[in-house]
Amino acid sequence: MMAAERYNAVVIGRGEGGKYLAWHMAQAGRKVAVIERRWIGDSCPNINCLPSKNEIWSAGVAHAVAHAGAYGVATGPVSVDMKTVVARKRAMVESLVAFHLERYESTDAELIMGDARLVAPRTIEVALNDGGKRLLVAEKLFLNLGTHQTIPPIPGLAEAKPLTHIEALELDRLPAHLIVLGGGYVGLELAQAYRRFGSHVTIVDRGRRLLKRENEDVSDEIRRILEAEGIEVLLSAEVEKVEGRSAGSVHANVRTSDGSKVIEGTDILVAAGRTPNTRGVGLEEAGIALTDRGYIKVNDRLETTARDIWAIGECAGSPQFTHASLDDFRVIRDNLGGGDRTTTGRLMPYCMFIDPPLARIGMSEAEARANGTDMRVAKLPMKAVLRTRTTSQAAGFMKALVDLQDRIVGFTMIGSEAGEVMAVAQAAMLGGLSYSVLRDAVLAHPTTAEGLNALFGKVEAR
Ligand SMILES: Cc1cc2nc3c(=O)[nH]c(=O)nc-3n(C[C@H](O)[C@H](O)[C@H](O)COP(=O)(O)OP(=O)(O)OC[C@H]3O[C@@H](n4cnc5c(N)ncnc54)[C@H](O)[C@@H]3O)c2cc1C
Ligand SMILES: NC(=O)c1ccc[n+]([C@@H]2O[C@H](COP(=O)([O-])OP(=O)(O)OC[C@H]3O[C@@H](n4cnc5c(N)ncnc54)[C@H](O)[C@@H]3O)[C@@H](O)[C@H]2O)c1
Repeated sequence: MMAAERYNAVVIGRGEGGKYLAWHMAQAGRKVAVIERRWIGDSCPNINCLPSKNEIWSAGVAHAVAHAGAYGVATGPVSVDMKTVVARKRAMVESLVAFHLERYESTDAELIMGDARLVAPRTIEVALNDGGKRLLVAEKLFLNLGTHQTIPPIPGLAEAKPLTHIEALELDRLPAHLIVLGGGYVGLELAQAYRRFGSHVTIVDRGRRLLKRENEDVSDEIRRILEAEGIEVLLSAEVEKVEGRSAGSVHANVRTSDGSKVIEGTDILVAAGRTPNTRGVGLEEAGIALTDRGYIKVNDRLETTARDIWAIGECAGSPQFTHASLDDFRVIRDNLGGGDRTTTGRLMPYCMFIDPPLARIGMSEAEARANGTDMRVAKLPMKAVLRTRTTSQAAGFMKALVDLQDRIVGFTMIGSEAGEVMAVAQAAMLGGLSYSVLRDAVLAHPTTAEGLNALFGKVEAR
C-alpha cells in the first residue's frame, strides 16, 4: 500500500490555465503539484499554437520570396528546406520548454511527469513516466486535461496512419499531395502553409461551406483566397473510404453533390475537430459529471459537480483557445481569493492565422440576426484601406455591428494585421465606447487600423 502524499493543490494536465494556477498558488506558499504525462509546457508551445504559427511564418516567407518579382525584387529559383523549417520550430519549442522548467524552479511548484487517474475524489494515482507510482491527496484539485485529435470512424482512415497536426508540424519532407480532412482552424492554417511550401493541397470538408460558425461572406472570401493560391476545396463532401497509407500513396473516396470521386494523395492530415481527454481518468467514478459530448460539466465559476474540484480550458468546454484557458485561471484565482468572477458574457476574441488572417470579436451578423439584436452593419473592403495600396495585400474586408445604443457588438476582419486591428475594436468594446469614438479618432496614417475611421463612418445614423 502506497503512502499518500498530501498537497494543498494538485493540477492534472499541464494546460495553459493550470500552469498559471500552479505557479500562482505555489508562490503564495501552498504545496502544489502538477501532473503531466507528456509535455513540459502545455500544448500551446509544444504542439499547437506556437509551433504552427512558427511554421506558418516560414511558409509566409516562402510565399513572399516566390512573389518578390511583383515588388521589383529579383531572386533566383526558390526552394524550401523542410529540415530547416522544422529545426527552427524545434529550437523555439526547446527554448519555451526551458522557460517553463525555470518557472517551476522559481515558483517551487512540483512537476510530476506521469499519467494521472483519480482513485477517489481528490485522490490521484500517478503512473510515473520513469516507472513506479505515487499517490497524492489534494485539498483542491484542478483538471486541465485538454483534448486530442478526433479521428472520424471512416473505413480505412486509422489504418492509413494519417498525420495529425502533431506529425504535420514535425515533417521534415514535403508531401507531394496533401489531403486535408476538415476545413476548420487547423485544416485551413496548415493547408495554406503546406501549399506555400510547395505541396499540392486538397481540403475536404463535409460542411456546405468553410468555417460554418462564421458569416457566409467570411466563408466565401476565405475560400476565394485559398483557391486563388491553388488549393482545391471540396465542400459538402463525405469521405466514404480511405485506402493506402499516408507518407506514400493514399486515396480518399469522396461523395459530393456532383457524384463520387477519388482523390489520390501522398499524405492525409486529419483536422476534423477535437475529443476531450476525459475518458479513463476515473472522473465519473469520483463524482465529476461529464456532458453528453464528454466535456467536464462546470458552472460559470468552473466548479465541477464534485466539491473542491475545478476544470479549466478545453476539457471544461471553454472556447478552444489558449487565451480562454488563461482566462479560466483568472476566474478561479479570483474566486479562491474571495472574488466573484464568472465566465458568463466574457468577450472572446480569436484570430485564425491564414494569410491574410481572420479575426473576430463579439457577434457575427448571422448570430446577431438569430438572437434578434437590433443593429446596424458596416462593411469596408480592405482595398479601401490605403495601407493595402502600399502593400498590394487588398483581399478581405472589415465589418462592424453597432447596436441602437451605439455600442460595438461585433467586429470581423479578414485582412493583413487583422488580429492587431481587432484588439483596437475589442478595447473600444471593453470600454463601452460609442462607435463614433473610433470613427472620429485621429489614427496614424497609413496604418491598417486607420481603416476603422472609414468603417465606422459607414454606420448609418440612428
Ligand atoms: C494545431 C493547433 C493550433 C492551435 N493554434 C491556436 C492559436 O493560434 N491560438 C489559440 O488561442 N489557440 C490555438 N489552439 C488551441 C490551443 O492550443 C488550446 O486551446 C490551448 O492550448 C488550451 O489548452 P488547455 O489549457 O485546455 O489544455 P492543454 O494545453 O492541451 O493541456 C492539457 C494537458 O493535459 C495533459 N493530460 C491529459 N490527461 C492527463 C492525465 N490523465 N495525466 C496527466 N496529464 C494529462 C496533456 O498531456 C496536456 O499536456 C490550437 C490548437 C491546435 C490543435
Ligand atoms: N488560430 C487559432 O486560434 C487556432 C488554430 C487552430 C486551432 N484552434 C482551435 O482548435 C479548435 C479545433 O480546430 P479543428 O480545426 O480541429 O476543428 P474545427 O471544429 O475548427 O473544424 C473541424 C472541421 O472538420 C470538419 N469535419 C468534421 N468531420 C469531418 C469528416 N468526417 N469529413 C469531413 N470534414 C469533417 C468540420 O465540418 C469542420 O469544418 C478550433 O475550433 C479552435 O478553437 C485555434
